[in-house]
Amino acid sequence: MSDDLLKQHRDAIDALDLKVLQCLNERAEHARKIGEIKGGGVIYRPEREAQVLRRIKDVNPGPLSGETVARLFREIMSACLSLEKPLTIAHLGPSGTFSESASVKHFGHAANLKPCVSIDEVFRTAESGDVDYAVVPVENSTEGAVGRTLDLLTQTPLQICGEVVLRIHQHLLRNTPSLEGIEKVYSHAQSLGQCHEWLNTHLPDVERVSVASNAEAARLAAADARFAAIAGDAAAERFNLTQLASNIEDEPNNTTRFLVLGPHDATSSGKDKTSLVMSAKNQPGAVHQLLAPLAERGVSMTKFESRPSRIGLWEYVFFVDVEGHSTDAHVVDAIEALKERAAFVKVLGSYPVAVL
Ligand SMILES: O=C(O)C(=O)C[C@]1(C(=O)O)C=C[C@@H](O)C=C1
Repeated sequence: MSDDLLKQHRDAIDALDLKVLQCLNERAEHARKIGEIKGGGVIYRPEREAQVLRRIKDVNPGPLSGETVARLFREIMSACLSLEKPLTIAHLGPSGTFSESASVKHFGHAANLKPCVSIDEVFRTAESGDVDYAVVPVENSTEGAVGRTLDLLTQTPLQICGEVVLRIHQHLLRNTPSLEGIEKVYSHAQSLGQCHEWLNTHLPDVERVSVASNAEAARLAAADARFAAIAGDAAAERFNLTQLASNIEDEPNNTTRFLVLGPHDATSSGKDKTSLVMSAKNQPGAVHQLLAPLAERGVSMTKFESRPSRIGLWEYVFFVDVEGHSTDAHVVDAIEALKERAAFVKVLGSYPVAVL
């Protein structure tokens, strides 16, 4: 390419950058005005954010991919929202966990993060109003449900207002670039489970030790060359560790789903989910009878999970996700019918299906 041609393209980029800059600030000005109209009301509007991101993906002509433009607009909205009111998000810490990555993926980099020591503390912090929203893991494609989150959901006054789906890549991390002489591998129990086969093949005789978080495992590995950790990119970066082996999760589509909790749920975005928890009366065929109103009204179930109720021996509660919003006529109808049949029903919230 000639120098002339290069200069022409760079001049064009310089001119476009000024336009982009002007558009960004005009957009931010509108967001600020919207903030004034909202007054002291709810600033974060998950349904509107989902609609903005879906539209951008739909109308995107390329060559940038839909995923890429959606990520860029995620950050633009994050910055615009912070002009209206900076948000603080509680998540399972310490810094470097997948919960932190999920929080950033959903709220963008302008949000302030508050790492908490346990899932219980994440709930407590959000319930006390110390933070605006919380992000908690709820299920992993390899390891299944996160029981503590499900248990706390049944009791909390918080509502689910969003979901985040995160691809989980696990790496073997150490502070020295060799697989020789590793005495222990630290990680969170879920992550050790996700890499079970890899560990059996590559480090069969090394002791596996579960700790409170992957970030804690990375911290231990950073402090002592005898130890390795299994953790993700964020922890590797934070503790400056070498990736001795990358993407060691047994299941190639290893994915964790997180819930966003807050004092309100979301209004309808046009493509939503509703989460419910209920218990069946203790009699034969009760679960089948309980769920029949959903099928009869054409409400699709996207998740069904049972959990001991912790009240009576061999009694269970059921976590059910359905397609649609709790204000959609057929969902309203189905919930009414469920209430007649179930011993207990709680609507945990309606929220947009994850876009990113
Ligand atoms: O539309 C709004 O309610 C806004 O506040 C604007 C905006 C945006 O930047 O598009 C910002 C924050 C909200 O969560 C949703 C959208």
